[in-house]
Amino acid sequence: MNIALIAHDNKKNDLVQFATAYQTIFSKHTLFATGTTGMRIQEATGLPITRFQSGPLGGDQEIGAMIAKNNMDAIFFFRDPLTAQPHEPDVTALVRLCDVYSIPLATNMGTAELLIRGLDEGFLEWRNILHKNGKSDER
Ligand SMILES: O=C(CO)COP(=O)(O)O
Repeated sequence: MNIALIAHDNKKNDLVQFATAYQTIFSKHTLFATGTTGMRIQEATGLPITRFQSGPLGGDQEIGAMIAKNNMDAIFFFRDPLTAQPHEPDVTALVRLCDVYSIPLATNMGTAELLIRGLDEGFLEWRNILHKNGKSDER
C-alpha cells in the first residue's frame, strides 16, 4: 500500500512517536510524506520515505495529485486544529480529495490507531481490487 504521513508543526512529535511505535507495520508499505514531516520520521526511524515539498510550499497538493491518480491508499495527517495555517486551502483540498475518492484518512491519534491496526489486519485489501482493475498508474 502507498501511505502518506503528514503533520503540522505542533503535531510532528506525535506523528514521529506514532511512526516509531508502528515502524514494523509501516516498513511493509511504501511511504510518502511532506518535506519536514518526512525528514523527522526518517531521522527517527530510518524508514525509506519519498519526500515531497513542505506543506506550505505545495506538499499537500502533491499528495493530493497522487490521490487523484488513485496512487494513494491511506493517509495519516495529524492536523493542528488550534493554529491557523498559511496554506489552509491546500489542507482543505487534500481532505476533500480523500472524501472524493474514499481514501482512509486519520487526522488524529485516536483514528490513527484504528487505521494502522486495520491496515495490518488487511482491512484495506479493497484498495488492491481497484489497483488490479487498472485504475491506478502504479501500486
Ligand atoms: O504543512 C504541512 C501539511 O499541511 C506539513 O508540511 P511539512 O511536513 O513540510 O511541515
